[in-house]
This record gives sequence, C-alpha cells and structure tokens, in this order.
Amino acid sequence: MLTITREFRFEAAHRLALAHLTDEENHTIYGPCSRIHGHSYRLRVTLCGTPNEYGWLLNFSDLKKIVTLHVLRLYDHACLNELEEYQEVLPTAESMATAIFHRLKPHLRGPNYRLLRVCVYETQDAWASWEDPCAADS
Ligand SMILES: Nc1nc2c(c(=O)[nH]1)N=C([C@H](O)[C@H](O)COP(=O)(O)OP(=O)(O)OP(=O)(O)O)CN2
Ligand SMILES: [Zn+2]
Repeated sequence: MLTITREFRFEAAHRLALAHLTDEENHTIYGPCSRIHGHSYRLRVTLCGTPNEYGWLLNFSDLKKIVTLHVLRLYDHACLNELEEYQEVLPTAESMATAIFHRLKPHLRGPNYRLLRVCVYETQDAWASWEDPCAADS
C-alpha cells in the first residue's frame, strides 16, 4: 500500500481529571496530569491511495492547508479541555487521535486517496493512533 505522511506540531494545555471526582481522587488516577499542564504535541497525518496524473496522492502543501484549517487553527495554543470534542471525554492522546481523525476524514478524501491514520505524539516516546482499516479498500 502506498502512503504519504506529513508531520505537524502544536502547543497545547490540558488537564486529565474527571468532573465527578475530587482533586485527590483525580490525582490518584492521573498523577501530575490531573493538574493543568502543557505539551509540545506532534501530529502525523497519513493518507493512502494511488498517484494521480501529477504523480502524487495529494500535494503535501494542500495537506498542510487542510490540517491547518481544520485542526491546528483550533488546537494550537489552546486549552484542549475547552474544545467541543473534549466536553464528554478527556483530551488523552487516545481521544485526540480519534477526534482529529474524524475532524479530518471528510476533508481528506479524493478520487485517488483516503485518510488512513492519525498519530498524536504527546511526548517524544508516547503516542496514540487511530487508523481506518477500510481506507485502502474504499
Ligand atoms: N495512555 C495514556 N497515558 C497517559 C496519557 C495519555 O494521553 N494516554 N497522558 C498522560 C499525561 O498527559 C502526561 O502529561 C504525560 O506526560 P508525562 O507523564 O510527563 O510523560 P512522561 O513520559 O514524562 O512520564 P513518566 O513518568 O516518565 O512515565 C499520562 N499518561
Ligand atoms: Zn499531559
């Protein structure tokens, strides 16, 4: 399968704490992450498909424009807990990969390519990804 990937960076704050628990209970579960703190996130967006008449799945530059418009504009220097998608779920790497995938999916679909995977790196060595196993077949 042919894929292309572009990496992006953004700075954001978050707090991992469940609203119905006390600060102490949240600290027991989430440790220092129960207090507001920031990360320098890295985001990797991967498309799969077949090259078009120009020889590419999608111009990397157009991929950047789409991710900037639909994700970075909202996420960079934001408090993630305030975003619409994190009102019912906490902004863990897992839920961020899921939410960002679903944000991007309708905008990254062309005659020759689909969105395959979104990876969110919370730290250099810890990440979560959401992948559509059907992307290659659709
Ligand atoms: N499965 C997940 N585990 C953790 C998540 C997550 O999103 N998914 N998030 C966090 C916190 O956001 C935390 O801020 C992560 O950073 P940190 O704990 O500083 O990471 P370290 O690698 O420095 O932590 P170690 O103590 O060295 O493991 C926590 N877990
Ligand atoms: Zn964190």
